[in-house]
Amino acid sequence: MAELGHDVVGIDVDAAKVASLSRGVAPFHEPGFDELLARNVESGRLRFSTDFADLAHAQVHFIGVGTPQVQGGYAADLTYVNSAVASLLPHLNHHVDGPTLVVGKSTVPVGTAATIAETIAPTGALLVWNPEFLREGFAVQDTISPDRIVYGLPKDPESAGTAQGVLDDVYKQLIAAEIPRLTTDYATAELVKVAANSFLATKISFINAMAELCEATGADVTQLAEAIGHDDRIGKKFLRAGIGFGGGCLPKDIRAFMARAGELGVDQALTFLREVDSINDRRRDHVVNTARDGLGGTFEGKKVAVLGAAFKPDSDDMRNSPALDIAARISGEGATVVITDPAAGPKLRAARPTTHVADDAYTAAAGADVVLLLTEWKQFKELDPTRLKDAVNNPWIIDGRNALDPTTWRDAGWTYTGIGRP
Ligand SMILES: NC(=O)C1=CN([C@@H]2O[C@H](COP(=O)(O)OP(=O)(O)OC[C@H]3O[C@@H](n4cnc5c(N)ncnc54)[C@H](O)[C@@H]3O)[C@@H](O)[C@H]2O)C=CC1
Ligand SMILES: O=C(O)[C@H]1O[C@H](OP(=O)(O)OP(=O)(O)OC[C@H]2O[C@@H](n3ccc(=O)[nH]c3=O)[C@H](O)[C@@H]2O)[C@H](O)[C@@H](O)[C@@H]1O
Repeated sequence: MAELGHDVVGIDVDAAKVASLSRGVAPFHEPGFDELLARNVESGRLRFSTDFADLAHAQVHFIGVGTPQVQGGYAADLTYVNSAVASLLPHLNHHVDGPTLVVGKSTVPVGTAATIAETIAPTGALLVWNPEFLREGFAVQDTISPDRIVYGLPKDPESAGTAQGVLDDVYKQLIAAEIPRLTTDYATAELVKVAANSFLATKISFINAMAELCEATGADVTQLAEAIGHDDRIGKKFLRAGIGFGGGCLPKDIRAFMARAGELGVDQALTFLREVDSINDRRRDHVVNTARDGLGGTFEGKKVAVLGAAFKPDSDDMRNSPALDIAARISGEGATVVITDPAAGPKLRAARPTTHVADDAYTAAAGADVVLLLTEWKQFKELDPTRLKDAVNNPWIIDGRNALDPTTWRDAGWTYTGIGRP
């Protein structure tokens, strides 16, 4: 937003994050982000604070706080959203030229926006629900050049027109660049977001289900994905079979969507998402079982190298990471597990001092009985199989992301096991 020329204050209750951001240091990994942050902090267009009073004179208030899964259930925890709205309330009627807008970006159960709109109504501020579609690691690119923008607007046409005008002004460069902008009611905008993530999760589980069939028949899921992907109606993207989806969003969003459908009495509409979730879990089991079987039925006394801790490359996010889950299960069964990850490694070491974290793949693989590639970082795709072979006890690699060329690795003397590949 600052890069688009706006005067921006970022508020967070986490003082350490605010301090770090104020120094121009991002508390997460995104290629190229630190430079952009530092440039805008230096220019004075971007400030950070823990004090809601610092946004009293802002005209537009974006809410992007977390909506994690509730402890012990599937539903979304709205504590943080409700608390942010409560903290905002006393500052909403201070504004200056023109109407004040609250803009919801967090991913929420359908119906949340209507409740927030009622809460803020006495202040005169208007609510727009403007779901966020960015991918971690590409947050800036996806913000400046999104596929589309969606505004969930108030029912009353006059309020809707006013709110749309203010937000159009915020996004004026994007609108000038002819990025599609769709206007809907609140419920549709909320549903667009969870529908999009559910579709993406379904695509991944679909191809992982095909991987199960390929494993049973000796077929190759990477060729299958390429062949079906040539059909434009299917498309090639999001058909990479592997250990499945993780992260802070897809898993919790499909579960919260199922929980909300249940509350609305239409749980049957989304029972397929339960299957999407199970297929996803089964891929993790598959890797653990394959490794155990290949090591003679037990992990006891074995050494396992795990390449990758983040839920995907170009991110240091380890929330619901398939890689970490697999590593933890194998370690729980008695193996010595050494993990390496170019961005998440230092965070993992700090958060879990008892976990063995190595600086690079060659060190992690020293003496390993099996190497598991679980996050397809560029650094791992470019590993030298001959050098890695010298480090290990047994040259066996399970490529949980189908990221390597099987022939190259086999030619270098490795036993190569992919996902859904012969
Ligand atoms: N991470 C992503 O790529 C995307 C996330 N989303 C959605 O955006 C929301 C946020 O996601 P993340 O950034 O991943 O979560 P996060 O948990 O990484 O960050 C949320 C931030 O909100 C702060 N916070 C909590 N309560 C607060 C309060 N009352 N006032 C001010 N700050 C508060 C937390 O300290 C934290 O820094 C979620 O609803 C998520 O589903 C949507 C699209 C992409
Ligand atoms: O709501 C959100 O938070 C975001 O969730 C995802 O973004 P993100 O979680 O950053 O990551 P993705 O690139 O979508 O990957 C998600 C997971 O799926 C896995 N994946 C992805 C693609 C694929 O073909 N196969 C596959 O297993 C990745 O390894 C990763 O674990 C969506 O892509 C974003 O559009 C959305 O805004």
